[in-house]
Amino acid sequence: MDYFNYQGDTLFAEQVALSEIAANYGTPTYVYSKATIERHYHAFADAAAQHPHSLVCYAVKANSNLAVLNILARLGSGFDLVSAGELRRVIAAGGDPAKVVFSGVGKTAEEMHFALQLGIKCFNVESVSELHRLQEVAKSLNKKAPVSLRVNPDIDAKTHPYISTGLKANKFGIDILLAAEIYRDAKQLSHIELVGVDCHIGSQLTETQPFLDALEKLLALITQLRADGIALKHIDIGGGLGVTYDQEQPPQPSDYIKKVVERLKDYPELELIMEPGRAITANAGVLLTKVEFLKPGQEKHFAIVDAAMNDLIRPALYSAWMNIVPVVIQQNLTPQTYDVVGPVCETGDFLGKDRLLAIREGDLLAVRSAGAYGFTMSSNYNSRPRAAEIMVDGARSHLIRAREQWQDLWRGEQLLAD
Ligand SMILES: Cc1ncc(COP(=O)(O)O)c(C=O)c1O
Ligand SMILES: N[C@@H](CCCC[NH3+])C(=O)O
Repeated sequence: MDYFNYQGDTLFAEQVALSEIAANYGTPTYVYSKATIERHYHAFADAAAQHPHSLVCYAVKANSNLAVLNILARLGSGFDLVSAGELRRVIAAGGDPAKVVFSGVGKTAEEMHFALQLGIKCFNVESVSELHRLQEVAKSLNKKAPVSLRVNPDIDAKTHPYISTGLKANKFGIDILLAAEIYRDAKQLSHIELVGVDCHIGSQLTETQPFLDALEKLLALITQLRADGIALKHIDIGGGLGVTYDQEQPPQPSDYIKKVVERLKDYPELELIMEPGRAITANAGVLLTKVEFLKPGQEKHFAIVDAAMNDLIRPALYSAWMNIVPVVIQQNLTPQTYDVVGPVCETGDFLGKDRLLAIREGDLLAVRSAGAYGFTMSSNYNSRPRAAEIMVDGARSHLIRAREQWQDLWRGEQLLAD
């Protein structure tokens, strides 16, 4: 079931017409569906609940708007994060630090200090140097830091090379072949408590097998560690489940998690942690944009819209294909093929290429599946204020982030004194 549906000729988010949102809040604007976020969270959490202990830790980087985090926190979600900024967002949104896992290859001492004081669930440690820094910070606070090593299982996630993270050639995690020895050394550290093991092999995976292969490697490590007297409490399988942008047919979250739970039957004492990001928010959002100009050309026709690569960088960065649909279907227009491009001064500033659309200047378009890695990756390039964000809940729409004002563009900047 899709909460973004046409009613008559008009595209709705739940029970609100996107044309009404554009009229009320302007464009470009991100629009999210609360019911979709909730449904996707439940798909993971309910399937995982078949295991004795489990926790969904939503990956904050996918969409970190406070309202999004608050919806998830109310459902009982934990959070996977990669910076003190994300941790502060989680706290501001009412999230529970005891359900936070902290990933990332470059945690600063200040970030460790802040997270330790808050009492987070664990640090997903990605290198030996990080482990030693954490030991020092924990010692200075007279606390024990809960640690899960993020291992790199050297598995091909079969996704875009820029978003593959579990290969030896990637910067992430600790080589799984070295992990047992590092756990043994870590056990000697006075202010480290070994609580788990973690991996995250990439994003937008459309097959279950690489996840299951990684799971096997993690379980083998857990067994080996047990023999060494190190009993871990949890296994964190990361995020990475793909969504449908075009023709992809990724596994349903419930089917994927069911397989994991099945495999963990012999490990009832292990808590199962998941870190889904995209699978929860991508298809819960669209980017609403207006056609400014139609520009015919010899080789190409361009639809120049008011959203650009600074608002949604995925097409420019990964050549990602995202569906672009009219908000109001124009029955009487002949469709034409357009490159849908923004006003930014870069050739790479496109949202979609060669799209068959029946549109006029002034019409609205919706870029689908933009709820994850959309707003969070946006910037002010070309001094463009960042878009507004709206949450639809049934028949109501709520402004959850105001469009940036002109002054926001130079906040914190100073002229030189004479
Ligand atoms: C450590 C970690 N966990 C979870 C995620 C979430 O990934 P996804 O949005 O693909 O589920 C990411 C991003 O890829 C990540 O780096
Ligand atoms: N930002 C990427 C995914 C990377 C995930 C971060 N580890 C995307 O839009 O597809």
